[in-house]
Amino acid sequence: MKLINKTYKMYDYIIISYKISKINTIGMAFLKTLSACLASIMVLVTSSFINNLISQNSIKNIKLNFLALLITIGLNWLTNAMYKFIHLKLLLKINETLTITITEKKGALAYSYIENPETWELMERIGDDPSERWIKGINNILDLLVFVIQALGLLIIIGSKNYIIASIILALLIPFFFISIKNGQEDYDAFETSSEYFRRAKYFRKLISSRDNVEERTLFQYNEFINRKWSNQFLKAIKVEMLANRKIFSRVHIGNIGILFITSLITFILVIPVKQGEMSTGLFIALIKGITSFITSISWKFALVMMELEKSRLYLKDVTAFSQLNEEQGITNLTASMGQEETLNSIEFINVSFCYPGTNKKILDNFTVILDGLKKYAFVGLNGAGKTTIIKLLTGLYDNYTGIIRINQKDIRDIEKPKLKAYFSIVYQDFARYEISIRENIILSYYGKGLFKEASNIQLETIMKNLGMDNLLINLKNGIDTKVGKLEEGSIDLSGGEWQKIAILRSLVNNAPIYILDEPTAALDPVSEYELYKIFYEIIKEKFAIFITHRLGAARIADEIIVINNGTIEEQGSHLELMKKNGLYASMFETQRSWYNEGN
Ligand SMILES: Nc1ncnc2c1ncn2[C@@H]1O[C@H](COP(=O)(O)OP(=O)(O)OP(=O)(O)O)[C@@H](O)[C@H]1O
Repeated sequence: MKLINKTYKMYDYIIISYKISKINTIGMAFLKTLSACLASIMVLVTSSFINNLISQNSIKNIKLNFLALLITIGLNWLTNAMYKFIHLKLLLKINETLTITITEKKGALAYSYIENPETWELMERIGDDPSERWIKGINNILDLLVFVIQALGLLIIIGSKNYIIASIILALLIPFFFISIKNGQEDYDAFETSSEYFRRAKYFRKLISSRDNVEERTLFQYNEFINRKWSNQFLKAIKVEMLANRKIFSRVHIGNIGILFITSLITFILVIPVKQGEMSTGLFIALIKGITSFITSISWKFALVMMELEKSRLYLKDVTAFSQLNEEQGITNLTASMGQEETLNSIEFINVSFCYPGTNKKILDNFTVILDGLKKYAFVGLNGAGKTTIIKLLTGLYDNYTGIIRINQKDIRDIEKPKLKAYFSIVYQDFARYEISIRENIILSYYGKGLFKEASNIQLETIMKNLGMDNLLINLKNGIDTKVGKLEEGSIDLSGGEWQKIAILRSLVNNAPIYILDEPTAALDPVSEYELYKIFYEIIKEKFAIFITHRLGAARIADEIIVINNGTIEEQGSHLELMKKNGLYASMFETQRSWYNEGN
C-alpha cells in the first residue's frame, strides 16, 4: 500500500481499513451496530417482562419474556466477545500494512527533511507503528455511531410517550459535544508540545544509556550532568501533559455533576406519564435503567470518545502533512545499470550560492569551478570551509541553491534522481557501520539495486587480497560471512580503521563513474593510508575522483588541488604550483610539515 498525497478525512479511517481487510472492517461495524440496537431491544424486552410479571396474566408469557431477556443478554455478551476478537485481527492486519507503508515513506523522504527539526517532530508524532492510533480512530467513529443509535432508540421510545423528556435528553448531549471537542483539542496540543520535549529527553537518555559512547561516558563520568538535562526536558514534557489533563478532568467532573442533576430530574418527570396512565410501570423501570446506563456512559464514555475523535482528526492532519512530504524518487529502487555505462566528461559549478534550509549564512558564495572528467581532484581547506556541502549539492541532497550544477553538460536538476545517484560511489566522513556480515556490508549497494545474482558472483576474497585487505579475515571462523558489531552473539567487533576499510571496500565494489572520498582515511594508520591510496589510485586509474582531505601529503597525489575558503575557491593548481604561490595551501602544508620536522 502507498500513502497517497491528499487531505485525509475521518472517513479514511474506515475506507483504508476496509481496503486493508474487508471482512474484519464490515464485521466490526456490524457488531457495533448490533450492540447499539440491543440496548433499545433490552429496554423493550425488560419492560414487557416486568409488565407481565406485575399483571401475572399468563405464566406462559412470562416464560417467553424471560427467554427473550436471556437471549438478549446472551447476544449482547457474544457480540462484545466477537468484537474484541475481530478488533484484534483488524489491528494485526493494519499493523502489517500501515506500519510498512509509513516506514517505507520515512525511508524514502528527501534528505532535507531529515535535517529539519519540524519534520522530525512530525515523524515522531506519526510514530513507527500507526496501527494503534488508526484502530482507535475506527473504534471512536463506531462508538459515536453506537451513541447515536442508542440515543435515537431511547428517544424514539420516550418520545412516543412524552416528547418533552425526549427533548431534554437531546439538549443534554449538545454542551457535552462541545466540551468533549475542546478537551480533545487541548489533549492533542499538549501531545504536540510535549513530543518536542520528549524528543530532546530521548536524545539525552540515549547519551547516558547507549553503548555507542560508553567509553567516553566511563572516562568523563558525565552521567549526572546529562541526567539533569534529561530530567529537565522530561519534566517539562510531563508538566505540559499534566496541565492539560487537569483542565480536561475539571471540565469532565463539572459536567458529571450537571448530569447527576438532570438524571434525577428526568426520573422525576417520567413519573408524570406513569401517573397519567400513558406509560406502563414496566416501561418506566426499564427506561430508568436504560437512561441511567446511557447517561452514565455519556458522562464518561461519550466525553472520552469525542475527545479521542478530535485527537484522531488532528492525527489525520499530521498524516496529511506527512503524505505531502516529497520522496526521493527511486531512492529504494535504483535501476541496476543506470549511470554506470556512462563515462564522465565534466562537472561544472556555475555561480552556485547556498544556505542550509532555515539559515541565512551563505555556505557557498558564487562558487564556480569546472572539473575535467579525466583528472583527479583534492578539495582541501579549513574546517567549515564548505567542502562537504559541495558534495551534498552535487549529489542532489539539496536543491535550494542558486546557480547551475552540471554533470556532462546536463543540469543536475534535469537528471532523474535514480540516475543522478548512480553516478556516485562515496565514502562519507561519518560512514555507516552496519552490524551485518562483512560480505553484506561490502555489497550493500548491489542489494539496493536488486542485483542479488551479480552480488553472489563477486569474488570478494580475491578483491580483498588484491587490495591487501585480506588480513581483515584472518582467524575469522566464518571468514567473510562473519557478522560484525555487537548486535548478535558470535559477532566480532572491529576497530575504527577496520570499519573504515569496509566502508572503502563498499564504495570500491560499487561500480560508478564518479568516486568521492570525504576524509576516507582519518581512522587509518599511516601504513594502511599509504597502501590504500596507492591501491585506490590503481583501481580507479581511468576514473574521475574527488578526495576531500586534511592530510595534505595525500592531496599531493591528485592532479589538481582546489583550496576552498569561506565557500569560494581560494587557490587551484598542482601541489608544486600552489607551493610556489605561497598562499593558504602553502601555509597549511608548511604547518603540517613542521609537526613532522619538529625536533629534527
Ligand atoms: N545541516 C546543516 N545545517 C546548517 N548548517 C550546516 C549544516 N551542515 C553543515 N553546516 C554548516 O556549513 C558549513 C560548511 O560545512 P561543511 O561540512 O561543508 O564544511 P567542511 O569544509 O566539509 O568542513 P570539515 O573540514 O570540518 O569537514 C559549516 O559552517 C557548518 O556549520
